[in-house]
Amino acid sequence: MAMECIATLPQSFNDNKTKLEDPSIFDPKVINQQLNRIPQQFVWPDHEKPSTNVQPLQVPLIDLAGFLSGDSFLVSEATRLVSEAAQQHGFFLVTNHGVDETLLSRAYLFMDSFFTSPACEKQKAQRTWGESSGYASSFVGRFSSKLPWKETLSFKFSPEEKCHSQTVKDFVTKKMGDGYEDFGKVYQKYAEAMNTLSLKIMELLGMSLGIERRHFREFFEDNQSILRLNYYPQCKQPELALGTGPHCDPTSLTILHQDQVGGLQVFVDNQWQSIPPNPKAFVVNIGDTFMALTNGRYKSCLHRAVVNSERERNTFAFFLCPKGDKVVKPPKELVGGGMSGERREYPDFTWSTFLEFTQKHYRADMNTLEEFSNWLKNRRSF
Ligand SMILES: C=C1C[C@]23C[C@H]1CC[C@H]2[C@]1(C)CCC[C@@](C)(C(=O)O)[C@H]1[C@@H]3C(=O)O
Ligand SMILES: O=C(O)CCC(=O)C(=O)O
Ligand SMILES: [Fe+2]
Repeated sequence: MAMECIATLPQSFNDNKTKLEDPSIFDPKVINQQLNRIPQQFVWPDHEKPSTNVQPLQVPLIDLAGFLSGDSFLVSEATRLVSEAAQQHGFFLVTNHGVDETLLSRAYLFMDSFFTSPACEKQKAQRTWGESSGYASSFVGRFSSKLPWKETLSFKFSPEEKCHSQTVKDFVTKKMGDGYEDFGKVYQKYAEAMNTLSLKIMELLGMSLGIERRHFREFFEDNQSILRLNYYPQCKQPELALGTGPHCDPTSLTILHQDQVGGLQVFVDNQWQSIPPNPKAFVVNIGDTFMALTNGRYKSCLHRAVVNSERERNTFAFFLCPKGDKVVKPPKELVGGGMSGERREYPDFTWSTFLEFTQKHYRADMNTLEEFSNWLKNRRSF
């Protein structure tokens, strides 16, 4: 990849008075090299600052190959563990997942080469307002405070047979140009592997809920998902910052792979608890949209990412999302078996409307689905 420019902070930045209007001038790595303390925009309020002495959360490790083998004991064990975890905090690990290790290591290599490129190289894929794909550096220009200490590169993904194009590879080629062919191929393949894995997990979730195994698999066959690369640079004052702020994922299912650094935390039993790295496993969590699809039975939980002063951290998050125009509503079996009187917890909605809400109207946090439901009701009452 051509590397002909170096990003530096404008002199005026050092007096810390420069308004960070232009998203292209902010690069946390450059800031770390040139300033002794982090800019105020990255300092989180006291009640949201990282806590010390965070203990690990016990999440079940699901053997996916065992579940898919059809062995009755392994199937019942997998569905039991998933059901318990999903009703409590929505997080579980999957191993024996079938994702190629070489693909995973190439994905990390290309990620490192991208995020260590000069800012002007990364800005070829600059994310624009309201869009969910592209490169973003700390969301400068999108938010004015509580900025996350991270850079992200996000791709839209749809299974090829539906749109006859390789959405991830095509995006990279269009935005980054020559020299990025292999880069585009790796993330196209990674997204396809995540698509395959997520549909297997949807079968597991369907069985764990006691409904048709194929119900949610078919609902998500023609998904329009998001693959996001999270790059968390070292931070000189990690006790003041957050890599990703506290939130519930608005999406349906998140399949996350994290490197060996650690930093993912989940808010369970009224305290932050860590999910330690396990290179052989993917971290899977229920999102708001799937919580609505189960009428609230499975939980979308609050989580965040903390940073550190020693090492940068890399994670891949694949956000499974239904086709934008599909109506999100729970199957009748999950609304009290269709008996009258069982309350619907959330209104019908489409993912495209919910996504637009998070991109144009509301910064996703722990109340996104509730705020979205209210916004929908107000909008529909006019
Ligand atoms: C639909 C999405 C919005 C975010 C990316 C996906 C799922 C997670 C969301 C997010 C990570 C929640 C925390 C705030 C956010 C702004 C972020 O820190 O990146 C959210 C993403 C986004 O709006 O870009
Ligand atoms: O990177 C992590 O550890 C978590 C990121 C996350 O929660 C997200 O991108 O939604
Ligand atoms: Fe998340």
